Amino acid sequence: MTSTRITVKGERPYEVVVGTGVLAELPGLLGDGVGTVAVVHPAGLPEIARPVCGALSTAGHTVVPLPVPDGERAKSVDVAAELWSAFGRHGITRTDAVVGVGGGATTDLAGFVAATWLRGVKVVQMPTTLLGMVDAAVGGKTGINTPEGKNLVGSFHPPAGVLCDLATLVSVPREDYVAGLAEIIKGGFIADPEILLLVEDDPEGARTPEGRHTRELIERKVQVKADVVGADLRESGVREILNYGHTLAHAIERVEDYRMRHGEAVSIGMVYAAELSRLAGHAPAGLVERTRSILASVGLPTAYRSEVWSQLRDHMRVDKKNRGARQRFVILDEVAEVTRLEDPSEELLEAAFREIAR
Ligand SMILES: NC(=O)c1ccc[n+]([C@@H]2O[C@H](COP(=O)([O-])OP(=O)(O)OC[C@H]3O[C@@H](n4cnc5c(N)ncnc54)[C@H](O)[C@@H]3O)[C@@H](O)[C@H]2O)c1
Ligand SMILES: O=C(O)C(=O)C[C@@H](O)[C@H](O)[C@H](O)COP(=O)(O)O
Ligand SMILES: [Zn+2]
Repeated sequence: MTSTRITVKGERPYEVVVGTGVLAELPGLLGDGVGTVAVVHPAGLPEIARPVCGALSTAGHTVVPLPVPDGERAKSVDVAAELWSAFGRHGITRTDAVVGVGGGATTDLAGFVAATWLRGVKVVQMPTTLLGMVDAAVGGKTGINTPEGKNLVGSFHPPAGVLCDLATLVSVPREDYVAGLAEIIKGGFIADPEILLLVEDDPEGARTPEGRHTRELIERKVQVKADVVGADLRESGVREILNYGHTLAHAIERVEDYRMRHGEAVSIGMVYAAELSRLAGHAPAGLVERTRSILASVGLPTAYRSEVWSQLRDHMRVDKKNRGARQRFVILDEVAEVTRLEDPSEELLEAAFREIAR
């Protein structure tokens, strides 16, 4: 099947290329005039980085492979500092580039060091997980965690291109693959109802790279993200809708010390946001039911430990959507009808949590 190209508009438009066996597209996405390429990849996945380094070498680039810790452990200031040192040692200049190869954690880190080195060098993202392809690697939000919370340090730094080679998905562990479905389903609730219908039509298939609707699901979610970030890169308005479910999700990840997958936390966070939407008088009960049932149908969690509410509440206070002491939530009136809940009462926030607590 041929590759699909989805354009992300904005100051510097770029393409997200989706297809199988599309590595040959990498030099084209990097563009002319690039010398050395630093390839940031998880240390545990050399087999994924090797062909990328080979393709870059063949295209005439000097290649610097830079292995980083696996998954979320890569998103720390210590790892970022190690990469800055490596960039210095290898003499990375503004005519050089970074390629991030791996899951969303790796592309978040690679994007962040590219954004900050010399105040910004070119980055091409090569996501190798479902979540990376449909969300993390698209849109230019880069970042690392601090002890105080998730993604608290970062920058908006759009990539020069995103290459999604669907062949890489076959080795992704099933739990990590399914976690990516949470962000696809999020795209259905905030913008594209067809996504929900496709998952509901074949939930078992949605759990695998070989599913009947897999490619359409990926392309539809990339399109949702491209439309939103093309209109509002810096999250001054509409981009906030991509944060649906994330206020509680990030607090859960912090409480779990990042041992729960991001997509799993987003799944629970979406049920919470749906309950909040209902209890605030916005969404009908049917929307909450549909949220629970579609997430459960693909094997995602929909409830969370009841005893940690006060810890979660503390972490929710550092959410980026807050304005001073005013907490703000992305909620729904209906599928694809997104609004905001400003400064909800403590009682309302806790009542919604009781609905998802186990
Ligand atoms: N920047 C954004 O807009 C944005 C959007 C959504 C999520 N995120 C971030 O993305 C991260 C989650 O991404 P994720 O779900 O990809 O998790 P991840 O990066 O931790 O990857 C999950 C696991 O899969 C492994 N892996 C990656 N590719 C593989 C492959 N092809 N075969 C086998 N194993 C492979 C990884 O090494 C890791 O162990 C979180 O840090 C989240 O905050 C960022
Ligand atoms: O791209 C965005 O904007 C998003 O909010 C997408 C989210 O899925 C993603 O997890 C993002 O990293 C969260 O951003 P944050 O600013 O809340 O840290
Ligand atoms: Zn997310």
